[in-house]
Amino acid sequence: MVSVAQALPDTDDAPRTARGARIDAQHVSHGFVQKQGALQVLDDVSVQVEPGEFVALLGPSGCGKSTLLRLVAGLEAPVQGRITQDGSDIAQPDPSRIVVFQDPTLFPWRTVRDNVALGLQARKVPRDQHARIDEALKLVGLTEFAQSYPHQLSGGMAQRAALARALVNDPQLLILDEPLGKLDSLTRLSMQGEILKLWQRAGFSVLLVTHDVEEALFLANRVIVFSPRPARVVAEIPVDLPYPRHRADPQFVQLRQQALSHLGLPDSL
Ligand SMILES: Nc1ncnc2c1ncn2[C@@H]1O[C@H](COP(=O)(O)OP(=O)(O)OP(=O)(O)O)[C@@H](O)[C@H]1O
Repeated sequence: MVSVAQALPDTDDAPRTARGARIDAQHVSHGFVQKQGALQVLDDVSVQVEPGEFVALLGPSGCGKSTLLRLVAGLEAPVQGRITQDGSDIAQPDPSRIVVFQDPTLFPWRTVRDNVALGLQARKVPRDQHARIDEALKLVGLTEFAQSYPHQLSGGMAQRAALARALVNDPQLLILDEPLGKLDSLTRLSMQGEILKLWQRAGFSVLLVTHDVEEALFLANRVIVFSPRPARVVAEIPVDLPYPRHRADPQFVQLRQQALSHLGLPDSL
């Protein structure tokens, strides 16, 4: 397997903090009570993310991927099993774990800069530390749009603003729930490259949910494939390819076929 250290580029002289969280979900089962009755969503799921690792979750629609992300974020507690961050139980949301959703959910009446500042303001971080906002805006290439309003941004720019809002909190785990799902395919490809650079530069761990097999293989050190609901882990695919990856690389194509076959899909897709 390509280690995270090997994966990082030598060309970037920006300091790397390497403070990625270790996440350990052990034998997690979860479900909901709906009008129709009990709905089991996760069935004995064990997933680990090593410090600085990029892990992608793939699985059929509705199988329970976002539910697992919500549990890791601390938004809900699992019915059974245990989820820890660096050995401590995850009991509630924490700024060290930041979720970026499909919808950037920026406040329309606040400028990009003020949207990015939200987390720091909520945590009453002193103003003299707000230089981080400008750093985060620079990292996502939005410096020139700091004073713009969300309606003045393209979809990709809005999602970059949402990423900056996450980065300003200096997360140890970035939880990405289909963050590029609503973008057109060209913007999506370029944002994949940007996410890769941000991860390589910052050293946080990433847990990504995506429906896109190629996106998972382009970005992740390891891809975990879930069964249809209730989700069980059906495969763990180490992606031992150096970055940047090439979709036409025969090994990439082979991994793609492997992932599709675990999903029960034909490899002609
Ligand atoms: N709060 C909730 N209350 C009741 N049912 C829920 C709740 N959250 C999720 N579910 C149900 O749990 C199942 C799994 O949902 P989840 O969003 O985790 O799936 P997913 O794999 O992320 O789906 P998709 O890929 O389509 O986004 C679905 O059937 C959904 O209706």
